[in-house]
Amino acid sequence: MRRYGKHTDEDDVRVRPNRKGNRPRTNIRPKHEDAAEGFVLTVDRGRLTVLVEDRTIMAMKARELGRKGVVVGDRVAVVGDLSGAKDTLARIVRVEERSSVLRRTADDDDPFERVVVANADQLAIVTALADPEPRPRLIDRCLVAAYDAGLEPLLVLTKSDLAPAEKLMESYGSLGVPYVVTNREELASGDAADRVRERLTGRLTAFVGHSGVGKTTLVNALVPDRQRATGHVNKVTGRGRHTTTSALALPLPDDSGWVIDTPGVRSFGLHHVDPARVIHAFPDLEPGAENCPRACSHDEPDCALDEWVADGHADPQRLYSLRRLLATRERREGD
Ligand SMILES: Nc1nc2c(ncn2[C@@H]2O[C@H](COP(=O)(O)OP(=O)(O)OP(=O)(O)O)[C@@H](O)[C@H]2O)c(=O)[nH]1
Ligand SMILES: [Zn+2]
Repeated sequence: MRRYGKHTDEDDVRVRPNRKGNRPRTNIRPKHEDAAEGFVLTVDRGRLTVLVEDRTIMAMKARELGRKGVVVGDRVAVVGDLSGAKDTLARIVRVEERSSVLRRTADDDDPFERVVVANADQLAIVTALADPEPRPRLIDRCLVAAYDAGLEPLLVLTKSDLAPAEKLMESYGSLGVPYVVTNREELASGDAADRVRERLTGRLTAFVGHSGVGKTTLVNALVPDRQRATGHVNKVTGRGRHTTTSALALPLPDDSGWVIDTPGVRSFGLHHVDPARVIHAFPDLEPGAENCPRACSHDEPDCALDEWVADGHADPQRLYSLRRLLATRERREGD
């Protein structure tokens, strides 16, 4: 897994050698050695629902965390009342290092980055084949976000009873993105869920999709316990129906992985995306970029990739696909 040092918002803690004996100079608080491990299931206006062993508890950030964000998927250390009893509130004193960070910018013109999900390994991009019509640019933008974050993308194409998948998949062939196709009949029989679940085993998968594509229907099929799982969260948060303003982590049956349902996305702001991280998902092209000018956009006259491909080192179609993806960083009307 790559680490994106300069992009993480992890506090950079360095332990300085201490010349004068054993007492550390800093006034760092005791390390909360008694803290329990927790996993953040959802966040609602500063209140976090955290799984500790098999209990769901409410917690808030300890003041010592400062402005550091805590998001769904985070592994945290919690102290205080961990009983999960009504009206109790534990404190999150530490956020463990993240293996990945899925971000979005609220808008391309708004450079403020929001972390959507921590520690995911896969991004399931749910798209209907019809009703609503697929939006290839939105798919491409989600792919860029996945590659930038170091997540493996998975295309989930729903409603194949309404339109075939072949035409849409033509433009993804050279990207080699894995995909699953589902339809109404297979949803009813359970085959759709089985097929998608095969791709989720042992992983933490964030699901994104435009409203109406069938994401909720699919997640409900994947997590038959959803009612119970969300009901449990509701009981703890004291709210009625779970409002999908935050992502929500749901366990797959038999501890076989996690699904993170996210609120319907209309777009994925890509202001934060670094072409150098995206090209990492193209190992066949990456060595060709070594001779690029500094901070090459890979879509400029001096880009070394043209020569690399012309010399037969890689398939021109791959370079075309990379450039198509990178171009989606520029927002167009309708995105
Ligand atoms: N024909 C067809 N309809 C489907 C399929 N999957 C879901 N639907 C329908 O599509 C509609 C939207 O499904 P939802 O699961 O609510 O979609 P969503 O993506 O969660 O949308 P939001 O809840 O708005 O975020 C519903 O009427 C579903 O019954 C499918 O495979 N085929
Ligand atoms: Zn270049």
